[in-house]
Amino acid sequence: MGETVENFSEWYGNILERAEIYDLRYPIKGCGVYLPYGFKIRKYAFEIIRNMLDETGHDEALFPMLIPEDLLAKEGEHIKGFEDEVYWVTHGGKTPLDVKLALRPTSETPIYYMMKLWIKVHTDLPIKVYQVVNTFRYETKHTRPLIRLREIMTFKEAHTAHATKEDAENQVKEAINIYKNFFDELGIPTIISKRPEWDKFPGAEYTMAFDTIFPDGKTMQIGTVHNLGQNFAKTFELEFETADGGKDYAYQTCYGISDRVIASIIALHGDEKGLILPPNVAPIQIVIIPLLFKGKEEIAMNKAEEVYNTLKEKGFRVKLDDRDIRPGRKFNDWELKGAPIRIELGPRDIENKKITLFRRDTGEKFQINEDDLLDGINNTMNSIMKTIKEKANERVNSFITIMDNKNNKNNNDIEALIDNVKEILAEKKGVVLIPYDKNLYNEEFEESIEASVLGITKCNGNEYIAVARTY
Ligand SMILES: Nc1ncnc2c1ncn2[C@@H]1O[C@H](COS(=O)(=O)NC(=O)[C@@H](N)CS)[C@@H](O)[C@H]1O
Repeated sequence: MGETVENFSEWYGNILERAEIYDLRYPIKGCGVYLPYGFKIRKYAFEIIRNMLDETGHDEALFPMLIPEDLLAKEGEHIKGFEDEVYWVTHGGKTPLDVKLALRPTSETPIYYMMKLWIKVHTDLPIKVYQVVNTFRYETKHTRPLIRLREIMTFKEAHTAHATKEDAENQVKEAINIYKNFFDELGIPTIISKRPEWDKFPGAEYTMAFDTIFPDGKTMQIGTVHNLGQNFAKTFELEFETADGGKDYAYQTCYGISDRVIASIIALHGDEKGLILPPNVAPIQIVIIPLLFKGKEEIAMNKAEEVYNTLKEKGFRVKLDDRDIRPGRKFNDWELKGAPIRIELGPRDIENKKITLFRRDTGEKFQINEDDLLDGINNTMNSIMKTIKEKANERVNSFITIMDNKNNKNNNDIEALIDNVKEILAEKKGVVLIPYDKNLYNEEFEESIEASVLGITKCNGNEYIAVARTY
């Protein structure tokens, strides 16, 4: 796959179309269409996060998309952060609306307005709700399919309210764990950092961010966890009676992911032939291709149907590709679409009670005994997931440069450090970890390196300032 910027973004745009994932020809910039194959990848990926949230005491709910202007503007920091990105609805038909309505850029304000009606006493807490909806942000930077959208079509936002500061802190830890497990399930390596004061979520006390590194060496923010403190609770008067009969404002958190999760699966695991999908999100996990030799078509088709039924019965997402085209065409199609396993069935194999498997991730082709079909498939699936993770970790780690304390003397000679960092970001790209030094942790330094300060990250027990070129 293209390792440099132009090949990567060309490869990425190309694959969305060729693998029939997404059609960006919709007549509004920053808006696009999930095609059925892409929609299934999205469905399976977000089933994983839904299950993780449901199993940790979250409840899925659904809030209106329209937000009255005065409600959106209630929390000063929040509206300041979003005022340039909000889409407004001003008319109902021909009738001008007396109150402008915002298309939700995110849902703190509608949700916390409702929480005020739900929270009276400490036993009403914690509340842990989430929704998977479309949100709207008038992005002025370069829009990109599934990466920087104006209609964010898969915005999973969780919002929580707690009786104590400690409970909210623990919720941030739980959310970070959930995202770690989620991205691990998808084989997406991430760097977790605490965003700098000047780049936190509008209205939050602090923001913890998950970044991954794309094949072009640029980082992509693919998830964020915000500790909102009592900022919104005070603005929305989320006041409750405490256990000891006093009064306090709720302590809140919120955490979000979006379509960038889908973009990351595509970008991190693909190769020049196309997608390489982790089995847990692959729309088709196993494709069966009967090799039809003259006069022996019957044998291959019958065995193919038998194998298909066995696998279907076991709950695999399996397809029998009986199209009347050359096997080689079928091989290419399914390698492009990233089906993890291909089964080839020819008369000779059938006679010898053998089955030929092909792994999309490594390109290995090997035979198993027909009687070992299910074990063979399960073992291969597990091995594929392991290999996909290892390869993605290798790729991402190759983009990380840790400047050791030797460079620390450079920290004092800031000019030399800046030149060093700029050179690494230009040549090797990726993320540079600079031993934490409070003199560097500011916007001037960020400007001088002509890149972004992702934040403070921990590595081998030390604190580093992580810097990178970002999407
Ligand atoms: N324009 C966009 N297109 C696609 N994904 C986006 C866009 N803007 C943000 N995201 C993704 O959405 C995640 C959450 O957005 S956010 O602004 O950081 N956080 C919130 O909105 C909070 N309410 C958490 S729910 C980000 O981490 C990023 O991965």
